[in-house]
Amino acid sequence: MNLDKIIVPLDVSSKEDAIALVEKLHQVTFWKVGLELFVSCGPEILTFLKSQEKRIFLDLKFHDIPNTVAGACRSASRYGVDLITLHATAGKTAMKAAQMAAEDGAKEAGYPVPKLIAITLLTSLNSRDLAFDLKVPLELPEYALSMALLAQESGLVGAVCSPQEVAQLRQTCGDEFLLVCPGVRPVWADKGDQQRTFTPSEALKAGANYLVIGRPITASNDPVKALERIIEEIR
Ligand SMILES: O=c1ccn([C@@H]2O[C@H](COP(=O)(O)O)[C@@H](O)[C@H]2O)c(=O)[nH]1
Repeated sequence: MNLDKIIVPLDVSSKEDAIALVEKLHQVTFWKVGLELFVSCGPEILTFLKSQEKRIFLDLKFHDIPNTVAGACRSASRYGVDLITLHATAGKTAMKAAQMAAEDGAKEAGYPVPKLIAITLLTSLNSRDLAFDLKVPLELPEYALSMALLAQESGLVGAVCSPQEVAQLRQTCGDEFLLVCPGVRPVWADKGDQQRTFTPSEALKAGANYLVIGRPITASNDPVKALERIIEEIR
């Protein structure tokens, strides 16, 4: 039950390393394929994960003009993936076009329509980055919420947010809105480049549907033990 809520990113640079990780953590049912692996080995990794009956989160964070984002979502939907990310800052027209294109792509390939979820604000950014580097004149929680609402108004079913904002997004966007949270760190794990973190149990209590937990598991000397420790802590 708790394992179903954990998505593990395959942040490795080769298909061989990815397969080795999937085999080592055979109990994990939901895997995330991001930029590093997809740029390195392309859709072959998706075919492998499908052959293992794993669920797939294709996290390529599309961000471009509407026609291009829609084309990318149409193509991605032909692989039978479960979740796809795009940036909310691509805008309403792009998100609406992406949703329609994903429906077309999945239909053409005979797969269920993947869930399109919008990046609100990367979990590696903090309030200072938002105000001083990105020059956004809103408080960080208000900005994250406004991006989630924009995604919802555009017809997307969910968003990616930091666990620190999840309670507010859950309250405003409702129970049906899918909230996927990276930036999750057990107390014993390094934060690395993640700035807005909660522990796994805090994130779930706040209302996250799924937790994306990578390096605390995959960079550990014993990934199986690290995963078991996290599941035990959530319990
Ligand atoms: O805002 C975001 C969006 C996506 N990610 C991705 O999640 C994982 C997190 O990995 P960790 O090793 O647990 O930090 C990674 O693949 C990111 O690309 C994110 O961190 N923040």
